[in-house]
Amino acid sequence: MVKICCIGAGYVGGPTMAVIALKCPSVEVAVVDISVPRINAWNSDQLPIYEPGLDDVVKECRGRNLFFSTDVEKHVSEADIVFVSVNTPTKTQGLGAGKAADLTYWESAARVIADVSKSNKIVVEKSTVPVKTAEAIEKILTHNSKGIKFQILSNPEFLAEGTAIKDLFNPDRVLIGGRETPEGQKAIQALKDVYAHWVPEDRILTTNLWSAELSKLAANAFLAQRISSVNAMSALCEATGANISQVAYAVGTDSRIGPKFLNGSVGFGGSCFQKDILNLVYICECNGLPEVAEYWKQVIKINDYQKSRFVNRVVASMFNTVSSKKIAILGFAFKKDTGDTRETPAIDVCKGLLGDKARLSIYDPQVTEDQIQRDLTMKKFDWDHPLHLQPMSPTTVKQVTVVWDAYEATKDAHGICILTEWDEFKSLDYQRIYEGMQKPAFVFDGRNIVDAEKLREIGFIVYAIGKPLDAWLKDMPAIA
Ligand SMILES: NC(=O)c1ccc[n+]([C@@H]2O[C@H](COP(=O)([O-])OP(=O)(O)OC[C@H]3O[C@@H](n4cnc5c(N)ncnc54)[C@H](O)[C@@H]3O)[C@@H](O)[C@H]2O)c1
Ligand SMILES: O=c1ccn([C@@H]2O[C@H](COP(=O)(O)OP(=O)(O)O[C@H]3O[C@H](CO)[C@@H](O)[C@H](O)[C@H]3O)[C@@H](O)[C@H]2O)c(=O)[nH]1
Repeated sequence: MVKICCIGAGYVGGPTMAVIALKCPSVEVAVVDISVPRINAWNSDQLPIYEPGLDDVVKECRGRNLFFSTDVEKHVSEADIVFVSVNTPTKTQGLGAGKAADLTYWESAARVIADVSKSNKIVVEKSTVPVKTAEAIEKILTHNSKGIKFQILSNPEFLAEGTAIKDLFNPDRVLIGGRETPEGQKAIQALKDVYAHWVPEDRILTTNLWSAELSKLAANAFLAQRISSVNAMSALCEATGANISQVAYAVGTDSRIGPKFLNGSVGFGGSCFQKDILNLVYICECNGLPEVAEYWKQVIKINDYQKSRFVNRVVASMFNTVSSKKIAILGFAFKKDTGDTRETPAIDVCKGLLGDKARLSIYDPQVTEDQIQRDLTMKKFDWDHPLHLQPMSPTTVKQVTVVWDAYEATKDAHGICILTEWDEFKSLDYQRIYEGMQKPAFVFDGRNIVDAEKLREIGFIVYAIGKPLDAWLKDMPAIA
């Protein structure tokens, strides 16, 4: 029986290994982590992450051929294939701070593999890493002087949160990069055999190591660039009376461009896009390509601009001050169908409004008060470290309350900011909400999910990203 071990039981390691276990009953899969609470949660009824469909997959395999454990050494030493799916945060200190990937966790995982291995192994990079990481890892592994042979493969993950199980069941492609030697090709084939249990052969792409590593960064850069492109257009739409949904539709019907991933928004969030582009920018700079670095940096600059533009719209619309005004925040997760708040645009928007002394009442169906308070007090990039190494939240932001109901959040509020596209926000009773609010009552739709015309009929003043402006907003001072 092939034995797989995955180091890192997070958003990627957990779901990916659960699906491998489901689809390959003949393979034994152990997912290991240094975080005791995380492993305890994987072994309980309350899984550590919310992902549609995940519960069913885990329930079917756990205890059969899927195991979660903190005994990293035992499972690594027994495995034929070791996936490494640990955090690769942005460095906060020293060389490359604010841009380069921090490979501390990766390196410590590699050292454990080197130390405890007693047989040959295939080591698979699942984490998103800088190009050429495989070379560094190879050096750590082959310096063990025990005569054990390691083959390194790059097998980046392309799943998106909220649709992880769907993406894993039916991936656009699985990418495997390896050495162009007979041993490298043999290792590629061994990993291909695992995926071939459910992924059609023509969707399993094989490349050299560096192409696989770079393709992951490139794919995220292209995706994020689409959002920044559409968001840049949304600002121009507001200035000209064009409608971003109509423009995106017209542009996306060109088959060379395609209709997906063109939704104007308050900005992209999530643990990957910003981190991976910063990483790409750093790699370009290190390779003497400042123009290329500058090009990709612009994707992040537009994203930051979009978030601050949104805050400015809110403040400018409400007579240039939100001091002591209650603002309801509907949605805090970085997208719907996840409880993940890493780099969510809600953090920047909330911080911007708090900077103008607003009082915030936040509701998200999947995010806890503790998480929101931690996010609003945590330093940039601290979120991307293993849970037990993250700072606790000793101070709470007093102007913030977190409630478990959208009606409660909006009661007596002056304005509502919709920051996550949760389906339930589309069908709220906005008439009831309007009646309970201060007047004039504002809705700022950062996700373009409400029917602005209907809300205007009720009496709301509505701002929606990239849509023709309400007469009220047109008269407000110019914003940047
Ligand atoms: N989240 C996503 O949607 C996504 C998608 C594709 C790729 N990625 C990449 O996958 C990697 C993991 O991302 P994630 O979202 O799963 O992170 P995560 O923080 O959810 O999980 C990482 C886990 O690794 C554990 N860990 C760290 N060092 C360890 C060690 N030495 N030994 C054992 N366990 C260790 C941590 O405790 C943590 O539970 C990152 O490189 C990320 O960029 C993420
Ligand atoms: O048209 C769009 C599409 C997305 N978003 C936002 O972009 C962010 C990222 O969304 P999405 O890409 O769906 O989620 P992630 O889980 O961050 O997945 C991305 O990042 C992962 C980690 O690397 C990759 O594996 C995935 O392929 C890639 O889509 C979210 O804030 C979305 O709200 C928009 O604003 N407009």
